[in-house]
Amino acid sequence: MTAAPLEVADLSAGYGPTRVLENVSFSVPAGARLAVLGRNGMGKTTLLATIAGQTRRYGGSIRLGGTDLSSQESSARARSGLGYVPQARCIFPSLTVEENLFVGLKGRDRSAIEEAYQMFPRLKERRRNLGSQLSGGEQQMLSTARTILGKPTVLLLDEPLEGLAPVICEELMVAFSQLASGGEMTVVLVEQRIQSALDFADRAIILERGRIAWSGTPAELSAQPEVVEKLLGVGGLH
Ligand SMILES: Nc1ncnc2c1ncn2[C@@H]1O[C@H](COP(=O)(O)OP(=O)(O)OP(=O)(O)O)[C@@H](O)[C@H]1O
Repeated sequence: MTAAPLEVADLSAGYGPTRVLENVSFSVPAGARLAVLGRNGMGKTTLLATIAGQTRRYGGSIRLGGTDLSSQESSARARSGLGYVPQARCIFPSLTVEENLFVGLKGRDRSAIEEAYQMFPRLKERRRNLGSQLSGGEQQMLSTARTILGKPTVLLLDEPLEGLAPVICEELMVAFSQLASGGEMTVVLVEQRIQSALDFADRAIILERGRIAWSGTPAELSAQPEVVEKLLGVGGLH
């Protein structure tokens, strides 16, 4: 698989009658890494959920590798190459780690599970443990690994570091960088840990009440502390 570009144009979406996203447009070249930033409640999760086909879209389009996904069901989007790791870390608590990974194979040979273990050796150590017995970090690894086994060409990650210890965050960010550096995946990362997201990404957008209020490179954002303070509510980056 090679990474595919993601193009979002004039996207407006929400939940039932509640509009959250308004005319959001951006594109991510094949193999690039985009950080989506913003304070709580600004629409980051809604953006990823909309790309994945899990909200109500009012207008605009979503193209992956040139194919228009906008009217497809979420399962068809996944088959088209879209991988979505939601904030909720959806794993099956009563299945073992290995059984959870089988679910992600989607017809691939069982030997492909070794790819997941290479990426996250911790999962191999815990392969006979139930999902419910895993730590938050291990659940995140499992949730990510299961999605990766489907060989997505665009990967959406929603706050993967939430609630995790710094050492686990570092481990995850190294794994995400390895995934992105192979040129096999375009990655969109929503993250509250701004510095981790900027260290990872080559471009960033900031959402403010469902609209893109700023976009640029991590270096440009670091050089604009007034933007960081106004749109992200923090005193500066280091
Ligand atoms: N299922 C839903 N039904 C109605 N409104 C919702 C729903 N989910 C989110 N919202 C609203 O949509 C807006 C954007 O929420 P969203 O979760 O996308 O923001 P966010 O930037 O990801 O926030 P956070 O950083 O806290 O996760 C909020 O006002 C929220 O209350």
